[in-house]
Amino acid sequence: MNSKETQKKTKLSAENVNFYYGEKQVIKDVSLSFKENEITALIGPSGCGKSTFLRSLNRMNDLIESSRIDGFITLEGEDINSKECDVVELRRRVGMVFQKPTPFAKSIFENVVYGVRLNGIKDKEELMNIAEESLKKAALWNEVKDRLHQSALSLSGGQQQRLCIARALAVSPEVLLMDEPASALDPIATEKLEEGIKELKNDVCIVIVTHNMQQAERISDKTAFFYMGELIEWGDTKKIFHSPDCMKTAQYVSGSFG
Ligand SMILES: Nc1ncnc2c1ncn2[C@@H]1O[C@H](COP(=O)(O)OP(=O)(O)OP(=O)(O)O)[C@@H](O)[C@H]1O
Repeated sequence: MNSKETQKKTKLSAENVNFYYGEKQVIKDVSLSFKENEITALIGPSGCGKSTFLRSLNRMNDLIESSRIDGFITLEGEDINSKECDVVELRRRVGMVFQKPTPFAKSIFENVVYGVRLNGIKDKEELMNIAEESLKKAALWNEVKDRLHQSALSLSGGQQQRLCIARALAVSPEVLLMDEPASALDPIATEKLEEGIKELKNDVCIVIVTHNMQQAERISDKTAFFYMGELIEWGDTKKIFHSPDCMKTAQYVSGSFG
């Protein structure tokens, strides 16, 4: 590890996390941490628990009845599952972008500033500045700057996904969780999205679930390989892809199964 890397602060950390849907355990004793200015890819075959683990990082699973988590997940050292944790504030600090774009049937501008308005900011100039900055970070500004008041639904799928990223960024999160954000996009839109994501790590810590091995290799600094609810191996992306410690990891990244 170089000295720059050791200086990076851990943002989010999971310690001995187990997760259950009813009786069924789908995450088994997972410990994993995420540093600022880093992109971590979560990979593994379908059903291994990547999305469940991702969603547990900002308590999106709270909404699922009969689900249960134990172990610790901390954001800058604070237990996110404690009674004292304000879930609304947690989700502001740990934002999420889903598999399919989820724009609201509102203008592009109103989509971006939606959460900002909910936080009580009303000043038009301030809202416009936030919208511009967020759209620039999401690599969408140049394509929409002349049509901010048109419907977000008029955008292409790739643009809608970048809009959702801008909306998530507008409330200044520290961590951004992404669940297969490019799965509904064509290769060109995917490339644009990936370029945007790579830039974002200057501002936020990113955790991304992807089925696309090339994508994981292209954009992430760290990769975590899950298999049947267990974290088999995690570390530098180069190592996971080219000289992993476990046979299972080598088989998965080379496409032998999954
Ligand atoms: N709401 C739910 N209720 C019950 N079981 C669930 C629920 N959501 C997921 N599961 C189960 O938990 C396990 C892990 O699912 P999860 O979606 O986290 O895996 P994944 O690795 O993200 O899969 P994929 O790559 O296919 O999206 C699977 O067996 C799945 O069927």
